[in-house]
Amino acid sequence: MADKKAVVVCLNPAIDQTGSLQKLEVGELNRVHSDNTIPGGKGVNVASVLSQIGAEVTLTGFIGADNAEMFEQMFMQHGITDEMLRVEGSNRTNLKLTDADGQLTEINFSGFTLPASTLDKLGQLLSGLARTHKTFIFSGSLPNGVSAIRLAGWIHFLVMQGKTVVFDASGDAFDKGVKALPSMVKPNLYELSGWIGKPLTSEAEVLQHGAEIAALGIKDVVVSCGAQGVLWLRNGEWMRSIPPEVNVVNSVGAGDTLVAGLCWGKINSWSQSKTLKFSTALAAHAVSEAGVEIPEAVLLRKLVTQTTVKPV
Ligand SMILES: O=P(O)(O)OC[C@H]1O[C@](O)(CO)[C@@H](O)[C@@H]1O
Repeated sequence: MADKKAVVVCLNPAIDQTGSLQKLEVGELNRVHSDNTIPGGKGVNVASVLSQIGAEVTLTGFIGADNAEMFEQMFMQHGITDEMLRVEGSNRTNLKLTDADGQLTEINFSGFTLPASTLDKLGQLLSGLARTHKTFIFSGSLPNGVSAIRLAGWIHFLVMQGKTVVFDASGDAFDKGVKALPSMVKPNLYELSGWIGKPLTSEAEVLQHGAEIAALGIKDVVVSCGAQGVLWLRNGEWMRSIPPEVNVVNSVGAGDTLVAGLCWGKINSWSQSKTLKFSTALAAHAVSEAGVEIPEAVLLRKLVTQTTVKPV
């Protein structure tokens, strides 16, 4: 019986405030016609999806004590074990603006500032969790006070103990984190282009730079390419998935849903193609609704059937 346990590390949760408007006019007054506010942040979303699929999820990291209730309710609803360290202050609110053409504009804030003493506490917590868990997922940006080097240190510590570490971040955090050699990384095109320091102009470039990441010593490099699907490099071979066409409502959290699906495949020791199909279908569904609720079984099966996977 596979061990269904996973630890998700979210260092910088966010409340996602989404507003829908006809057209975003930069520099003008914009009025939204509908809105919603939900608990989010990359690790929080991954934990939510993983627990809905059936994993036993422990969520750790940091959470601002002043507005933690919305998160706590969601953790309870999904049966997530809450090992988040409470820190002084509020979690950030990130703005997501969607327009009538389905275009998404995101404004992500930097989050709370952590004192150095809290970082040591997380290190101790991770080392305790490493005694009972083998799968760890680090997802999302760093709040003020957490250096990318510190993040890389946590990843390195777990890798050295033979843990499976899945890693999804951007900028300096991604750059330093990949050097700690996690088992799997999942940049999107924007993050990959940030890593190489220039725009990506063709798929050949995506494949080339993805291979450079793998050459550092990373077993699985997954690049999410939005509606174009997902590319996954393992053992020198690229595989591609093409998602079914869906009605785009809100793509916030789709990448996190993909990460959760990939982890679920790892937890269950599924083949690469089964994992890719499943996680792509799950992410396609996430795009078709606000939030990261998974579809009911019949719809999920349909989306999986409509997703194609083939070698590149
Ligand atoms: O930690 P970052 O990179 O600022 O991203 C946080 C944002 O990403 C999301 O997790 C979606 O991927 C949102 O819920 C959140 O607002």
